[in-house]
Amino acid sequence: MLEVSGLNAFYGDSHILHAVDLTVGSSDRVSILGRNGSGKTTLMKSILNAGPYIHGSISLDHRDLARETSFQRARLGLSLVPEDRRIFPHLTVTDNLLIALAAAGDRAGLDLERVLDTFPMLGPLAARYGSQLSGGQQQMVAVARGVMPRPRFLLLDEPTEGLAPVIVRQLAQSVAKLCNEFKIGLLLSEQNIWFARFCTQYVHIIESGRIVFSGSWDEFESRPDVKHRYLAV
Ligand SMILES: Nc1ncnc2c1ncn2[C@@H]1O[C@H](COP(=O)(O)OP(=O)(O)OP(=O)(O)O)[C@@H](O)[C@H]1O
Repeated sequence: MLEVSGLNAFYGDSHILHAVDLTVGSSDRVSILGRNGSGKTTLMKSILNAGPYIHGSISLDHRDLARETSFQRARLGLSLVPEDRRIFPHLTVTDNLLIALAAAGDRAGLDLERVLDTFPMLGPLAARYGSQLSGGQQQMVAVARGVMPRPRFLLLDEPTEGLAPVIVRQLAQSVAKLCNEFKIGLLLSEQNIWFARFCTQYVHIIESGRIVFSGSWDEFESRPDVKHRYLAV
């Protein structure tokens, strides 16, 4: 279980997250929806100890992560796919994926062929360099790389940003399949409601660094006022 409790996050004097509580059970799939600047990326980075200064607690299976570096958190089973993808441009697609096995530590990672099978677009690109990929192809590589160490929890930060609708659909199928097949818990930050609904069971809305709604997708659908107020749709 991934548990965030009373999380406050800061960049210098700027107080960005305010008393955020959030739980993702093992194999659960949870979305964080919110407008630009609402704090989604800050939350993801806080969980990986990758930037913001924080107060509050973050634990994995009741183990407090306060003293763990980003690398140690990755070894313990947290995998962040950042918004800006960070594909290695001078490595091939295959090597971009294999290098992520280093994050698995003593755990067994996933088999390269099985991951490539889950992203049909990537097979034919396996020998191509990161610098030669389109934005959609890069995003597929970033997500595939994120699952290679077989994390306990995959954290996807706005994976659909800038992608064509056909790529968004393919990505949704791959993410849902991987999480189901390998029992990977998912924390997804998104603005694309269709994608979030396809991939997750539960949704939180974040606004100005505060969680303002939490519920199932049915509960979300029954609250058009919430959708209108916080997501402007
Ligand atoms: N490195 C930083 N230093 C100072 N302020 C920052 C920094 N990064 C983000 N912020 C501020 O923190 C707030 C939350 O930003 P964050 O990137 O977490 O939001 P977001 O919901 O992920 O937005 P987006 O959908 O645009 O990516 C914003 O007001 C942003 O300007």
